[in-house]
Amino acid sequence: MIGLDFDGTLAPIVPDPADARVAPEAAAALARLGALVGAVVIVTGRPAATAIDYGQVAGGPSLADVPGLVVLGQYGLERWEAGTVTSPPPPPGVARVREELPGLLDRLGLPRTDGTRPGVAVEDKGRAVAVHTRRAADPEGALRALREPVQALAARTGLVVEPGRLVLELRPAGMDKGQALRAFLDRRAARSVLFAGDDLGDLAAFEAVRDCGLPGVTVCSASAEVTALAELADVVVDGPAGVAALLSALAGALAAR
Ligand SMILES: O=P(O)(O)OC[C@H]1O[C@H](O[C@H]2O[C@H](CO)[C@@H](O)[C@H](O)[C@H]2O)[C@H](O)[C@@H](O)[C@@H]1O
Repeated sequence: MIGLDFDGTLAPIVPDPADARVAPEAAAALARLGALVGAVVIVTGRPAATAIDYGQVAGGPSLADVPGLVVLGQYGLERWEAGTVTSPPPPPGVARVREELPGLLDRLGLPRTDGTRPGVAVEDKGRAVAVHTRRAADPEGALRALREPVQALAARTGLVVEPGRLVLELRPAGMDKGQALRAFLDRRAARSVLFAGDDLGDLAAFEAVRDCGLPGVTVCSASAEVTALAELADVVVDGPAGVAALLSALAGALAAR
């Protein structure tokens, strides 16, 4: 079974989250692998349908063309399979975050980007809300300023904070990429597993690979922004281009057996 994160692993990191797209080489390799392995699953913080939308490739296979693909979105709360999304209702805390976040950003003196001027950006994912600082004038400083107030907002609204690459997400507790991957492996009676990721949220999936009792490989899509995964991974490759090359080599090797 092959498991993959989306942003920073299949899709290169870009300033605006709405501009992220799967690398065409990765989609093409996955389309081959889908026919050669037991299952391909994407486990992502994105809504499952967003990963599919951003996985469209002009003139080549898109993610939706990967045979048997399953997408576990919103850290495992949502599932996309064969064009259908299943998803629980949003927790009530998300509506309160939506209401309170603009005031919090104003009090902290953090302007929002309008696409041209620098600022923070709010990404509303329906079942979670993310505050991005990549486009702020001082991305690290804005992230530091946000940490405590966002933690307090999460506590007030019954949510948890998921830290990532220049982003803090407020999302429901009770699910993470490790639990999502473990459940998927069990349901599919997987015989081996490879999981590739780039960010802190992928550490739980790395742990799942290590604890599941199957032959497993963890792959870090390396970046200068997050170094914790590289220290723990079995294989380290150079970002999404390295992941695509690895998937392509794997597809070639499996096809030649
Ligand atoms: O689990 P993932 O698939 O890795 O998703 C994690 C979050 O990724 C996205 O944000 C990251 O990618 C953006 C686009 O490259 C980048 O601008 C941002 O700085 C990164 O943090 C996404 O926007 C979030 O919703 C995901 O949860």
